Amino acid sequence: MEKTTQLSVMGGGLVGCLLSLYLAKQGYRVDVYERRPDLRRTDINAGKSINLALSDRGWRALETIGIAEDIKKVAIPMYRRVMHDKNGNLSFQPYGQENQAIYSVSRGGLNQALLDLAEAEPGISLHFQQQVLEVEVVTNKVTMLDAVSGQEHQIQPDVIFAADGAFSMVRLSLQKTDRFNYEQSYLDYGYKELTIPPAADGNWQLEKNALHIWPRGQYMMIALPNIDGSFTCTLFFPYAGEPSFKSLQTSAQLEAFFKEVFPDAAALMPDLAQEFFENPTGSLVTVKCFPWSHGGKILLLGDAAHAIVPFYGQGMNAGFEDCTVLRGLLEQHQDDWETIFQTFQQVRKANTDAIADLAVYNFIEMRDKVADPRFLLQKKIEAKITAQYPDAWLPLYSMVTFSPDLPYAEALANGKRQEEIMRELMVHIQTEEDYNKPAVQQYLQTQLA
Ligand SMILES: Cc1cc2nc3c(=O)[nH]c(=O)nc-3n(C[C@H](O)[C@H](O)[C@H](O)COP(=O)(O)OP(=O)(O)OC[C@H]3O[C@@H](n4cnc5c(N)ncnc54)[C@H](O)[C@@H]3O)c2cc1C
Ligand SMILES: NC(=O)C1=CN([C@@H]2O[C@H](COP(=O)(O)OP(=O)(O)OC[C@H]3O[C@@H](n4cnc5c(N)ncnc54)[C@H](OP(=O)(O)O)[C@@H]3O)[C@@H](O)[C@H]2O)C=CC1
Ligand SMILES: Nc1ccccc1C(=O)C[C@H](N)C(=O)O
Repeated sequence: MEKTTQLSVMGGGLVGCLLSLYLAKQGYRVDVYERRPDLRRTDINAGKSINLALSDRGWRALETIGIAEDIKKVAIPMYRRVMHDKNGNLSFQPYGQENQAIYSVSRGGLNQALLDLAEAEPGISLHFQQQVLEVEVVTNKVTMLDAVSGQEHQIQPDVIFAADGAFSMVRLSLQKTDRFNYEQSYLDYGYKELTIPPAADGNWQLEKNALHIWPRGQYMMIALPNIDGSFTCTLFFPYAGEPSFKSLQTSAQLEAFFKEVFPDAAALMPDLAQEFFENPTGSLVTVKCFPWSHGGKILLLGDAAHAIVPFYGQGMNAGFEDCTVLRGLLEQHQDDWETIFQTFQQVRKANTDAIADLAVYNFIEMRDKVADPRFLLQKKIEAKITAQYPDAWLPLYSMVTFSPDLPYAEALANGKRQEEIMRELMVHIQTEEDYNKPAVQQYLQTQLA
């Protein structure tokens, strides 16, 4: 039965679209307001990040709206990290068990698929080029800017869902309310997207089914495959110092630098200088805030509630998981928005704080640790422990990435406990064979059996 409550979702990005589908399937009428033009009908980039790593939490959400199979057809499984050293030598680290992968998907493609589904849903109306300017939280009056006419107008939905991203305007309005906690922290690093085009025969110029990393201690470059045979590379680089975005000012400086530190990649980047100097430099921010709801009439979710740095490849996955949790609460509590929102934020906050912290940590792992042979040895030892004690040990990466039912906060807590055991164990281990040493086996037995 169609319900009369008027719901508005601010932001027609990844989370806003998915959420609107969940709401419509519960019988609500939903208006989605998106600041950008319809990306299916305009030649605009969906955003600065071209592709995204989709993993189990995200897949779970997509399965419930029946598009997981279609998306999988255009997603590229990445089974392992491939590390490139300064001489072009490669080393490898599998992400999980055989057949476990994270998937490279096009942000624009996924957003378009979700918009198509939303448009086909009778309960959903999509409004493009409508930008939220401000929300009057006492009355729920929203001031919108119509980008086509340049006119401001007001709407007054019963309930507002804010999925308007890391720089949410709805959140900005909530910041002015009493006892709203807010913190944001920027890294001293920015990111720049670059391209490795397909080979002349259309094929991928690096191993296709992998996420490539050029770890260089204080900075790094990564590359994820696209279905057209290209790779999107992202350079995570300091804003200032030596080397930095500031220190590389000319094409000659840039090319000399890339040839020295990323020689194998540089040889595959014909448009390096043009892209480097023309593409924007993105900033990297963590936003934590609370409460996420106001009077049972406004709810923040996705990046608007918890923007995290991209290094775990979990921001969208966490936003999709928000929708999964909210969907369960909608079924349980029907129109009782106050209860739904209170429960949602209580359940989610500790988990999104945990993935925010894990994401910052994963930068250090990716830019530095993966270049250390002892770190790679430790990962091999961990795989052996999992094989021997499958019920007592799962690597942290697998708990985050391949365990869609395990809350992030539990993954973090388990990971910390395992890290302590691992530290003690590695004192006795120099090679893979040392895993069978009696001291190692006895220690594991006391800790895990
Ligand atoms: C470089 C980079 C790489 C990333 N890689 C990954 C990855 O591999 N895996 C992963 O899971 N996550 C990744 N993320 C994170 C991911 O992009 C975000 O977590 C995800 O996009 C959040 O979705 P969202 O719908 O909440 O916000 P968004 O995708 O930002 O959508 C918000 C929407 O709201 C619209 N909007 C904004 N302001 C207004 C307004 N005032 N009025 C109306 N509409 C508005 C925007 O135009 C946009 O369409 C990455 C992020 C970055 C920056
Ligand atoms: N956690 C993080 O570090 C980051 C996360 N993201 C997330 O990635 C996704 C895609 O990003 P994308 O589509 O490229 O979005 P953009 O980075 O292009 O930004 C979208 C909106 O945020 C504004 N904005 C961008 N940077 C800043 C800033 N430093 N301070 C204040 N406002 C800013 C933009 O304003 P204007 O158009 O006027 O420039 C625009 O309104 C989104 O989910 C976003 O939430 C994006 C960047 C960083
Ligand atoms: N998508 C990303 C975007 C930026 C930085 C990292 C990622 C990752 O996915 C990293 C991957 N999870 C890893 O741990 O190797």
